[in-house]
Amino acid sequence: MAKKEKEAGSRCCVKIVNKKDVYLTEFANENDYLRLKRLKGRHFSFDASFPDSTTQHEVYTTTTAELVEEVLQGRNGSVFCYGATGAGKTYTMLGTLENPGVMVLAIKDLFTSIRQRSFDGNHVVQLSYLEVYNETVRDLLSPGRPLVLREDKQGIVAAGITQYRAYSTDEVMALLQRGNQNRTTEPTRANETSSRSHAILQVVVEYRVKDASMNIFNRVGKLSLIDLAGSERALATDQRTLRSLEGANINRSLLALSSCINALVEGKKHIPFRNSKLTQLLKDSLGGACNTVMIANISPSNLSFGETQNTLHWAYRAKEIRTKTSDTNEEVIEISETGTDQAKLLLELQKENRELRVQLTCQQQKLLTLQAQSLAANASPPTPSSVMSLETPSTAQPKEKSKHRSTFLTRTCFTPESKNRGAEEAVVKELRLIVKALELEMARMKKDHATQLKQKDDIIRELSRKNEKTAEVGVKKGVTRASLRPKEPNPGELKSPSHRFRSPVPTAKKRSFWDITTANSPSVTTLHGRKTRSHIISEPVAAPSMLPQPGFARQRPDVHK
Ligand SMILES: Nc1ncnc2c1ncn2[C@@H]1O[C@H](COP(=O)(O)OP(=O)(O)OP(=O)(O)O)[C@@H](O)[C@H]1O
Repeated sequence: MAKKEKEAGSRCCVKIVNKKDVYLTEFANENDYLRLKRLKGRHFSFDASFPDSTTQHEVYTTTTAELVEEVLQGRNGSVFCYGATGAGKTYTMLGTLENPGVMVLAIKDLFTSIRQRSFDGNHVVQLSYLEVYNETVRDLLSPGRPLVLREDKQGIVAAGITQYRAYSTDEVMALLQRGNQNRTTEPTRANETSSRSHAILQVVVEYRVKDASMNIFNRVGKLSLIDLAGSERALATDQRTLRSLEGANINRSLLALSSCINALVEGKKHIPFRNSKLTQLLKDSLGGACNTVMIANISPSNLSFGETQNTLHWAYRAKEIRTKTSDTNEEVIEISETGTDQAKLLLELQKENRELRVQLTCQQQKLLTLQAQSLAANASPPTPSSVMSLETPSTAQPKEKSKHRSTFLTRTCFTPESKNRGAEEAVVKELRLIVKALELEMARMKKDHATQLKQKDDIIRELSRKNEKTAEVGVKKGVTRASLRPKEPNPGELKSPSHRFRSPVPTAKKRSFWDITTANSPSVTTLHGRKTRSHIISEPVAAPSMLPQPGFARQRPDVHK
């Protein structure tokens, strides 16, 4: 129960039983004397329910720890917090210095597991952090123009979002702090640093390993951690203010979310993911192959009964959604098999190439032999043996060769002139023709071989280049921002968790984990006309908003005072 709620004299209307069941009690109106003792209630059952004594670590281990393990196995996971303004969504996801939340614990866990597995493969961790504010998507790590959503093979992606390659928990923490300072917040009646945007942290883990037979396995798992903006109602008197626009857009996204949940539960063919940016971004988490956890945050105060009932209703509905089972390992094998196929093909081509070269050498030898025999024929009258050898060219035996040669020498130098010159000339002519034809044939074969060899060489070169590219993918993909990384003796090495946090700066405001180092950094007062967390921290203690505040469902008039 929040301090304000206690001060307003609220009673606890929520009871958690068996770590699963939630009993919600609706007390009768104080002025309704006849029904004063009447109690109405509702019961909801969930996979897990947490009473207020639960630690952040228990919430993390029950809801998210398993997903982190699955992400390392190459499956996608999403965790999102849903609930009314001030119900504790940001506390659950980010937490405080003393009690870090799901995002922090998940990242810490992820890096611990990676460190333990680093001996058997390469891990690349990439990070992006965005917010959806007034139906525009913004990069929280390098704020600038709104981003456009587009759909590709990996699902819905924000085009041009900064992907940081992270090496340690510390680095991720620094990035999160920075991103969180850029997040749009406003003081509301229920929460001084109320998040006016939906924030999505995406961590992509790529794992690459070579097995014994030198096959390369590549697994990619994506973890999305989502802190939704609070649900609330815009009042009629507040219609033209920026706050009402924010509220309307937040409600629009959440309404779209509830429509998607309804459609998914009812098994409809068309799921209206395109109705809002938020549902577009959650498409994978809700309707795709993904392990998804929804954390519903509620206040135990009876003053928030309506909001609580609403939240529990949607969480109960969402429980029925069945996401597709993802078997990323099969995809991984597919990818690696392609790699193996290419490697096999490369080996086969190299072997074939070698054989072709041997063949070419043999043919060249034959050609030389023929040329020599042709010379012999020119210089001397043919003998039956020399004609025989011309008709059946072969890689002649050394013995035969020497025999031919001696015959040739003997005949050139010592044989007396033949009487039948006309017949000899005719034979020489014939032999010349044969030699010429053979030479032509050899030239053609040589040309063919050269072309084949060139083609094979090209294929081999292409395959080698592809293999090299595949090996480099992890390195080229990320934008490394070395300046963000603390200088370490060995930057690739993962740090121990004891280096994780920096000293807190005392603040009288909400002690969000992410606000801790803000006082040290130059404060950004506004960003595109919005207030951000850094703005709130640099201001003196915020006065309560003068704007009419959206109320909880059953607001008592004295609560405003
Ligand atoms: N379980 C908890 N234990 C201690 N404090 C909590 C807990 N949950 C919430 N709080 C405190 O309640 C206040 C409101 O919580 P938080 O900002 O997380 O709400 P929210 O649901 O994110 O609200 P909004 O939707 O407006 O952003 C914070 O000061 C937070 O520290």
